[in-house]
Order: sequence, then C-alpha cells, then structure tokens
Amino acid sequence: MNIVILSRNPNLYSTERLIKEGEKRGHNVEIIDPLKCDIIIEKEKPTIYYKDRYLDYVDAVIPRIGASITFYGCAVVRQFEMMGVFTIATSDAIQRSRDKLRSLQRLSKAGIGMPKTVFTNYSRDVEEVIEHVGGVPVIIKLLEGTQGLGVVLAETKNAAESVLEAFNGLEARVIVQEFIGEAKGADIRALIVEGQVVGAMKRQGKEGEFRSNLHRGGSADIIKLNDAELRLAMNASRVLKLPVCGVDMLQSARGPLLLEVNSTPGLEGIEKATGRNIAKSIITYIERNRLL
Ligand SMILES: Nc1ncnc2c1ncn2[C@@H]1O[C@H](COP(=O)(O)OP(=O)(O)OP(=O)(O)O)[C@@H](O)[C@H]1O
Ligand SMILES: [Mg+2]
Ligand SMILES: [Mg+2]
Repeated sequence: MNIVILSRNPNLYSTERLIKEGEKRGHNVEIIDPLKCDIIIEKEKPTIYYKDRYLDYVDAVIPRIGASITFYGCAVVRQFEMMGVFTIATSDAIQRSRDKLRSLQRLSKAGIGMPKTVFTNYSRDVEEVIEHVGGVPVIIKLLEGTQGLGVVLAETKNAAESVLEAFNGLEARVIVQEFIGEAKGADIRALIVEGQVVGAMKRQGKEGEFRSNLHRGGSADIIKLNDAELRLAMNASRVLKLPVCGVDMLQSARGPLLLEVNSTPGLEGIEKATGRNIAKSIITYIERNRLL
C-alpha cells in the first residue's frame, strides 16, 4: 500500500514510529508537507500536485495536522477524500474537533459527562457566569488552545473577571468551566484506534500545577480504565466520528468527565507509558479498512 503521512515535521516521534511500523508491514510510507501541496479542482478530476508530481497513487492518508495549519491541512485531507483515498480522520471530523465549544455541544447532547461549561460573549455579568458553573475557582479556556496553553485557573471572582476582560480585549473566544478539584492535577488520556481503547495513561501535573499536560512538565503512567471510563472514551470517539483519537478525561466524584478529543494524538507519551505498539495498531487498522 502507498500510505501518506500528512505532516510538516518528519522528525517527530509519532511520524517516525508510523513510518517504521508501516514499512515493517511492507508498505511504502511517505511524508508529505500539506503546505507544499497544490489542490487542483476541476470537473470530475480532483487531484493534488506536490513538488513535481501528482499524488494519484495514494491508498491511505494519516493526517497529522498541527493546530496552526488546520484550514489548509483539512483542505488537503478533503481533496484526498474527493479522490477516494482512505483517511484515518476525515477533514470534517478534524475541523470539528479543533473547536472545543462545538465538540462539547455535540458530546453533551450524546449524554457524555463533562465539567459544566459556559460560553459567553461578554464579561459584564461575570458573577452570573461564575454562578452557572458553581462558583470559584473556575477554569477559563481558549476555544482553540493546545498543549495546556490558554488554560487558566481563576481562584477568585476578581481574577476571573480580569482574565475574561483580557481575553475579550484580544477578541479571543473562551469557555468558562467548573474546576474539578478532585482530579488533583491529573487527567487520563485514552488512545482509541478503530473505536476501541488500545492504551491509556494517567498524566500528573508537576508539583503545584493544575494542568497535567506532558508539555507542561507532567509525568505519565499506565492505567487500567474502569467500565465508565472505557465507555466514555469510546462514546466520544463515536460521536465525533474519530475512529483514531486521543480522549482526555478527568476523574471526579461523579465519574469520568470528558475534557476534549484530539484528532492527532501524539504517540510518544502513550507508547512509552503503556509499552503498547500503538503505531502498529494504526497501520493494521488502515489495512483492514481502506477497502471498505
Ligand atoms: N475543568 C477542569 N478542572 C480541572 N482541571 C482541568 C480542567 N480543564 C482542564 N484541566 C487541566 O488542564 C489541562 C489542559 O486542559 P485541556 O486539555 O482542556 O487543554 P489543551 O490546551 O487543549 O490541552 P491538549 O494539549 O491536551 O490539547 C488538562 O489536561 C487538565 O489537567
Ligand atoms: Mg487540546
Ligand atoms: Mg488536553
């Protein structure tokens, strides 16, 4: 099979692992920078031009699209879809998952537990907003943040007010969320392939840090999920139509609460914490499904 990894950086752990496992199984795996693709649209002959050739021989794509190039990256994935190429994440699903508000709205409708969340357009009635989520402390989050940047813990009403004012001044859209103190600075990342959990880790923020992101200095350990956690992870993958994804959740007194679903989950943390070969699971998933 000819497999294309859409990525800007060939040296990332995840990219290297996918190439290695793909080649081990006899596939030709190529990395293509989506920003260097020209999308050619005409009647009934969609194609993609890359460097000096047409990408008309590709059987499957693995999008690894960074948040900063979502628009262009998704346009390239969509073009592959139009060409009948199998993708492990559709352009629509990637785009939807990048917006936390849009995702949470869909997931709440599907009955998935989550921290109570408010989206508001102005900062005047901060008191009411804070009341909606049960009082301070509250979490304030940029809708399109990643790696824990743009996630703020406001411990007092004054702090919440200032943060909301600052984000408003920058015209940055945010959600206000109930702070789940029981999580104690930890969260769970479940890695899903083909709709099933193939590995899970608990990430613990460093001392004094409420964010558990590995990029913020957190550490990770393998964890066995209970039934409620397994169900939540698989439901989230199904609702957002992301058969391959990373589902983040918090453990709370009222059971697991969904934080977000990542359409391009990193493999390094989860493979190292669990000892599982997740790259191989992704390749075998492609083998089983591209002919469907
Ligand atoms: N409502 C909350 N209550 C308690 N802790 C929270 C809450 N929301 C987020 N956190 C903590 O902050 C971290 C970052 O939040 P979140 O995952 O929403 O942001 P992100 O920037 O999108 O991160 P990622 O890199 O995983 O995409 C979480 O992993 C969790 O540890
Ligand atoms: Mg995120
Ligand atoms: Mg997260």
